Formats: sequence, C-alpha cells, structure tokens
Amino acid sequence: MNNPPIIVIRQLNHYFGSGDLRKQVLFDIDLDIHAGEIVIMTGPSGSGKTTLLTLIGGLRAAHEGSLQVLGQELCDATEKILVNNRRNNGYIFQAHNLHHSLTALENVQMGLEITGKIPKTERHHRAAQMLDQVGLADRLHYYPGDLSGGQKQRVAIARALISHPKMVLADEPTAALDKKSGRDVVNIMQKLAKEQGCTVLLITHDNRILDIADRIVYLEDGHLSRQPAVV
Ligand SMILES: Nc1ncnc2c1ncn2[C@@H]1O[C@H](COP(=O)(O)OP(=O)(O)OP(=O)(O)O)[C@@H](O)[C@H]1O
Repeated sequence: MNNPPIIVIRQLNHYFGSGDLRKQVLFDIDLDIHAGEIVIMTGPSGSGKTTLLTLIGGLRAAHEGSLQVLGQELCDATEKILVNNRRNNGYIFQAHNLHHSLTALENVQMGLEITGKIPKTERHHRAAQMLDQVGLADRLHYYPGDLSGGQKQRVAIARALISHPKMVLADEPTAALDKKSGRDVVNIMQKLAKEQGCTVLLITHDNRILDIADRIVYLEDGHLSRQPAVV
C-alpha cells in the first residue's frame, strides 16, 4: 500500500472504570490504516471493537499510548480537537440513528449541515443525487418509519458519505439486515468509498461481507492481530 497512513496507532491502551473496578479493555494496540483502504475489524463480542472505533472517531478520549488521525494526536487531546476530528468522519451504525421526524432527503442533508454554509438548494440537490446513488431516488420524501431496514441503512450511508469524508466508521452496519439487503448495503458502501477515495473502518460479525475488505484485522480480549483474509 503506497498511500500514507491516515490512522497511526501505537501502544494504545484503554481502561474503563476506576479504582478496584478499573478494567483494561485494549492492550498495546498497534495499527496503521492507509488512505482509501477498507479495513474490517472482527472478533468476539466484548473484545473491544466498538471501544477502539469510538477512540479513532474521537467519540471518546484516549489517554494512554498514541493515536494519530490525519496527523492529529488524539491521545489526551482537548475536546475542541476531538470535535474537529469528528467533523472529518462519516458514521454508520447498526441502529442507523436517523431522525424519525425527517424525510430521507432531510436526513441526508443533515450530513452537509455540519460542514458549513452550503446554500439550501445546493444541499437539496446533492442529497437527492446521493440518494439516487444508493438506489433511493423514488424514496426521497419517505420517513424512516416507512422504509425497510436495508433502505434505512442506505439512507445512513448517503448521509455519511455526502460530505465526502476522509474516513467512514461503521459499526455492524448489516447486523439488522437480511442476507440480500446486507450485501446490497456493503456493495454500495464499497463502491462509493472507492469512488471518493474514502477510508473505511468497519466492524462486523457478518462473515458474508468479509470479501469487501482490503484487509481484515482481528481483535480478541483487547489484543489486535492480523488474520489471514477469509474470502
Ligand atoms: N462505557 C463502558 N463502561 C464500562 N465498560 C465498558 C464500557 N463500554 C464497553 N465496556 C466494556 O469493554 C469491553 C469491550 O466492549 P466493546 O463494546 O468495545 O466490545 P465489542 O468487541 O465491540 O463487543 P460487541 O461485538 O458485543 O459489540 C466489554 O467488556 C464491555 O463490557
């Protein structure tokens, strides 16, 4: 991989709780992720995957070791730095976190509002285009409650990618979906990410989607290892 790493993690440890209840959940994590790579992180339940993803996303603070994202050290970083880092990322979660009182189009436009002053008509146009790219051109004005699980997840992908983020973090994006919808969702994510040169870090237990990864890393009991690609 010739691209420079955009995530560089060295000897990262993480703990929850304090005093007698303090529990270490990540141990000496070393990981480089390169620009444009699609990396899948897998491993047993409770092994620390979501914790690591949220640290990389700046959604929680890292305190021990080094965690650099786009050249910015996030370990012991200020809240302001963490917030700035979050703005570079798109997030896709299992529960897809859509606003239920907003239409698909309005939900996707929300992905642009954080990036600054884009005129309303332009936001509308880009959101409609993005929904077209995920195959939902005929569902622009539907509310999430009237969409299937796979369609909701496609809205979430459109929202995550509309601002052309450098990095997308996805936690179990296919967990609630049937085989075909799950496959469709990851195919769309892979295609758009490759078109945009976006880096993707995706957590999954779903063996059926491992083949979209450029690389698979495996976390067990807080320890990271490389696993031969199972494709
Ligand atoms: N906020 C928290 N406070 C205390 N402990 C936590 C917290 N969040 C997670 N943990 C613990 O940290 C460990 C790792 O959890 P994490 O959610 O990162 O695992 P995971 O690999 O993502 O699991 P799953 O695949 O089930 O989602 C678990 O033992 C969990 O109980």
